[in-house]
Amino acid sequence: MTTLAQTQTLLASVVLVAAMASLVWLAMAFVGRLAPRASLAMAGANAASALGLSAQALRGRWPDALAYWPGDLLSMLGFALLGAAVGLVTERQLRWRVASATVAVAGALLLAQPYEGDLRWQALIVSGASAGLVGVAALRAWRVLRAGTIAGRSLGGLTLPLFLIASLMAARCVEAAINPLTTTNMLTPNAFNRAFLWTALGLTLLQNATLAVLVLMRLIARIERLLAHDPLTGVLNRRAFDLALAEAHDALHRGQGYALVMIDMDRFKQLNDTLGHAAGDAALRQLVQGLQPCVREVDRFGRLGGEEFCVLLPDTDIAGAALVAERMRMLVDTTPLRWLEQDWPLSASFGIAEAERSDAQASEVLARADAALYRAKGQGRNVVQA
Ligand SMILES: Nc1nc2c(ncn2[C@@H]2O[C@H](COP(=O)(O)OP(=O)(O)OP(=O)(O)O)[C@@H](O)[C@H]2O)c(=O)[nH]1
Repeated sequence: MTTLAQTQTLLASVVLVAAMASLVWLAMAFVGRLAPRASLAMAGANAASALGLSAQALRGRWPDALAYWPGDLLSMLGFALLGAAVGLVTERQLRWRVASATVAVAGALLLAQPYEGDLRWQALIVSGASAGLVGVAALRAWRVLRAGTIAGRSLGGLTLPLFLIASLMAARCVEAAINPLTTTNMLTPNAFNRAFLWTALGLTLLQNATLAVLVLMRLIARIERLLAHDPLTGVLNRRAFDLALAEAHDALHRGQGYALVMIDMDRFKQLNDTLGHAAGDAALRQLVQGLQPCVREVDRFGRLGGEEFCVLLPDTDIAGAALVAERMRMLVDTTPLRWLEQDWPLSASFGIAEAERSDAQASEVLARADAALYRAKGQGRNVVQA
């Protein structure tokens, strides 16, 4: 047996949780400066749903002009903002056009219906639009997260609460069509409303926890990126390259070979001393950018230090590495550095080595590529040596 006091308490709890969550997200946006746009969208989503639900609870006590249409509009706005926050965290894009058009069309349809007697159409429009708004956002987020673009982990499961919210709203839509007189008012004491409000309470908590985890994952991803990459050129730093090399060497014992191309810019000190350190930095960035077309998705490009780089080529033998290195050498040689309206010729020397099964450690392969590079320098530079 469901009582009015029970549905009222449940609705008040959902409103309270949403209002508290709104304050926490505001603090995240302005004080913590954590994903500020997504945090603001979540603050707005929670505030709108708290206000929308409050308006529902006050129907009959507040003037109709405030409790009905604005309340329904706020509820839909809450779901639209939730979708926007999800997009901002997962895709880093504010997708607002479809969502605002949905809210505008649904709002206009609601205005066309008089809020009198049977509110079946209003309930259908609000819950249908809300289910669509969250469902589309959940689907988009799932596509991004299952590809593991955040921190390299598969986070597809994190979208489950969003799918549940969409399903809950769809269930309300169906129930409103079947039982219009009991479900159009959430406070009507019946089993469906009690289950709906309990689920809404759980999902409000879950949806905020999910977004908080997604923001955290984004931060972890950013920190991981900073830890693994060279800030000047954007390629892997020595630590990350050594890890990639160790992994490739483990795979060697499982039958997957690899080769290394070590690259060292020629007479770089002279460039630095003549044009300045900023020009040297620009030359390093140009070298890395210029060589990108020679590097496959599976290859690993790292900066070993100073003007020395190394490319790890999985499934490649010495002949393949020689081809790649020669293509790279020609590219560097034919692209001078443009600095203060003048061209400064660039070149680089290359040492290549193929991993052998007899190499106990990756450092042995690296040492052979280094020795080959040393020979290339000895031969007058701007050459490839094996
Ligand atoms: N601009 C800039 N210079 C760097 C950076 N890291 C190292 N260097 C400079 O790179 C130069 C390397 O000089 P050397 O090791 O003598 O090499 P090189 O002049 O290229 O001579 P060869 O390799 O024999 O052709 C030094 O002057 C370093 O200060 C950097 O991040 N930016």
